[in-house]
Amino acid sequence: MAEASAPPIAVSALRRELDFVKSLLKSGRSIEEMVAAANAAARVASRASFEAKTATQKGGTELTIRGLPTGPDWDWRGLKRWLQSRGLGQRAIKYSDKDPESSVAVVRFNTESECKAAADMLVTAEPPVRGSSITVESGIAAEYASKSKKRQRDDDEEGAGRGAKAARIPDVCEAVCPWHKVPYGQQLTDKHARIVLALAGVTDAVNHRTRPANRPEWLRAVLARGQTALSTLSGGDGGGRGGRGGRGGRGGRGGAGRHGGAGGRDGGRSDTPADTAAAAAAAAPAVCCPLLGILRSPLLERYRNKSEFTTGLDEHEKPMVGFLRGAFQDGITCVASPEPTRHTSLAAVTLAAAATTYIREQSAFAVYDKRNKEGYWRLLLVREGSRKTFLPVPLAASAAAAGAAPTSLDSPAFAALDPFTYLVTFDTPAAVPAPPAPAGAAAAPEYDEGDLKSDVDMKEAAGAAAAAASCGVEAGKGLPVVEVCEAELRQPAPDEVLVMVQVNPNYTHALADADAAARELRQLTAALRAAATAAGLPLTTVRVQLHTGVSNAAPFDAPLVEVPGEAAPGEAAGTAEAVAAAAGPGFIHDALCELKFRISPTAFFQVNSPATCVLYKLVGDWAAARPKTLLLDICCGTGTIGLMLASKVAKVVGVDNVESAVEDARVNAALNGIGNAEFVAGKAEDALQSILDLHAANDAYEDVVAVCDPPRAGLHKSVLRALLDCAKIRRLVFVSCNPDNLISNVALLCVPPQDVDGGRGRRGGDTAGSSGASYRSQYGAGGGGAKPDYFANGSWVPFRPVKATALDLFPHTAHVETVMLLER
Ligand SMILES: C[S@@+](CC[C@H](N)C(=O)[O-])C[C@H]1O[C@@H](n2cnc3c(N)ncnc32)[C@H](O)[C@@H]1O
Repeated sequence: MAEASAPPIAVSALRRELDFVKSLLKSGRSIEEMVAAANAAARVASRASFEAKTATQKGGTELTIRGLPTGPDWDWRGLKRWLQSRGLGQRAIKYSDKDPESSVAVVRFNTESECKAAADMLVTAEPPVRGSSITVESGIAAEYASKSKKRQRDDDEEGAGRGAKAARIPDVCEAVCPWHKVPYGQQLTDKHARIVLALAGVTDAVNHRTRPANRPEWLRAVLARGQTALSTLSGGDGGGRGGRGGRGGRGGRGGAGRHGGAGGRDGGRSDTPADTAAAAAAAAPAVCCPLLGILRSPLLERYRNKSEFTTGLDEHEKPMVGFLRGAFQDGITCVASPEPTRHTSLAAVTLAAAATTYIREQSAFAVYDKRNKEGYWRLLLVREGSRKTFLPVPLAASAAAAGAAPTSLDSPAFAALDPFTYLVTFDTPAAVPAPPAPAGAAAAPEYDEGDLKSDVDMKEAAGAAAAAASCGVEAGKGLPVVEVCEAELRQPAPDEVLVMVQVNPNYTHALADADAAARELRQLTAALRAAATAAGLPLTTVRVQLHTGVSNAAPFDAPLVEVPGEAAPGEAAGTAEAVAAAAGPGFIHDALCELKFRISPTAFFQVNSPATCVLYKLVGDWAAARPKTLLLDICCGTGTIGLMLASKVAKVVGVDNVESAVEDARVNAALNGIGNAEFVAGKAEDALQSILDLHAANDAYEDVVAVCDPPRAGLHKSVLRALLDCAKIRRLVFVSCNPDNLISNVALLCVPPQDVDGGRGRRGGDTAGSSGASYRSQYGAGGGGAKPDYFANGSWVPFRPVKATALDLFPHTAHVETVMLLER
């Protein structure tokens, strides 16, 4: 596949960023200190902004003028001449003359009275261009006020480089897949670098918490390597890689990114790939365990099997079903078509367009506006399921071993794939993961009794960690990707499509006329069905979600109903059977690896199915479960991970807080003929201890392996404590879609019990109080006040980080998945 061309890198901005990072590293400051310094700076900035606003309210000396001419022939000089022609002498002008499309300027006057007189005059003045109109506001325009000079300069440079406009609403791609123009290799390089930083963050967090005498072997080894890196840095290698001192590396990067992207649904973080890669490269962070590499997504284009569209108004104030072009909290309410986004499927684009046309041209009901909580149409969810699947191991071996039916491999594209080419590696031989074992050796013990009993062999881990961290790169250039296969799977056409329409039942007109509301839903559904038929899409299920909350994020138990009065062809209209037949079963099915899964509208299911197969394969390998293993699938969703591994273990117990997902999991066990899996509906923090009490003590299970796949917020501390207290759990596979919470969760699993609470506030030689407080707020251990102390009086053996791999489940966005193996 041809890649979109890369945006030119703002080299000088990058250099400044690097210098900044290096200066922090040279100062030997810890993450906590850096965070504290950044927070202090933010407080000063916030105070300044508050004072500026107060001054503006009082009168102030600045005016914002909007509606000025644009184009290369008009800049601050033109504005100055125009002001002078009206007898106004200003003190300074802020005007982004690097952006020929900017029509906003801020003018500062010497005194408040001059400013007020100028405002009075300008509101009635003839504009610089006849026929146009200008507006005058007191104070600094938000787009200038919110930016530091440096940030503005960087933005101007980047903007000039990309030909982008400053201070405008991002386009839909920037909002929801902000890396859409970044070459895929560079995306992977950055995500890899981000996980390097997260692993270094674990080192830092555990080290910060642990008294020197209690440091586990793995930490001592990692720190010893960190000292070497520091001496490299102090040796004056100014142009090369920096090093990290005894405290390990930096944690996940905070702060706003400069890459663009307004953090829409999938936008999230938007640091430039080069920024993160450069920071990782400059820091040579002390990773807590080897990062084996990053696995690419087999699919790059239109890979999502689920799309959630907002209903709102587009830039022309017309109804649109699509993506918000930024964050509502930034004041952005404009919705755009999803068509240009690289990750939305064609099926979803087709159905969003049909809904848009219906709401625009036929509906008498308004789109929902969360500012006044009025309007009916809120959200359109499209989910797709396919019977085809992706096998991330050598095809022949997998098919033979799994006895997979030929129908699951019926795409010629799959047969042509060399699965090894999906492995993206960097040129660090020791960091390259071993290729999958051949078919006959698939069960070769990566993990045996010896492993369980032996002491930690740090030599091997430290050697691999050193190799992983010493990816020989030049600062600022990023990690050299050796191989990224651009061979492209085509997204198979869906075999089942589910639509869920979310509406506001409290909309005035819906409350006043229930028949009209039912009619609207029937007509929208008919429009969706017609579009699906025309496009050859099997739209098998339609549901309506009734939701009255302010934001579209509905609770999982929000009422889900069938379309009132809809009748399936051949059914007698008006009967409940006709409605049920038309509405479909209420779920779809998707195939992952060799299993089939039922998915309800609100149950979690990974959005990139081929990449998920790679993820689950890795989790399965690392779980190294055995016939007498009890496998815990914590945050199990529809039961995917546990069911994949069920045939290898004695029993699976899964837990998830979404009842419909747990119901799906139970059905999925039956669908796949699995009889040794049990699923519990409830919060893990409420249910896990009872699950362990009930099952883990059973002598039938020789060991307990836990797989944790929490939501972005991470695991509750009581879950971590329960895992630590269960001595039978000696192997834990942690799957995380949020590197920041990976750090905090894993750190708590790795700190010795005598330190997780007692070490609070202790840090060598610095402001122990504040760093302790910052640790407590981040990691929560032993918090003060009335909060329960989840880690008190422990005598557990802490886990040690063994290895990690990053996976790209979300191409063109900043999100990245990590799998980490912990043992004890
Ligand atoms: C990242 S998903 C993983 C799901 C599943 N492992 C999979 O791969 O499909 C996280 C899951 O955690 C569940 N969840 C969120 N908070 C939870 C809690 N407090 N206790 C248990 N499950 C929770 C969500 O419902 C969701 O299914």
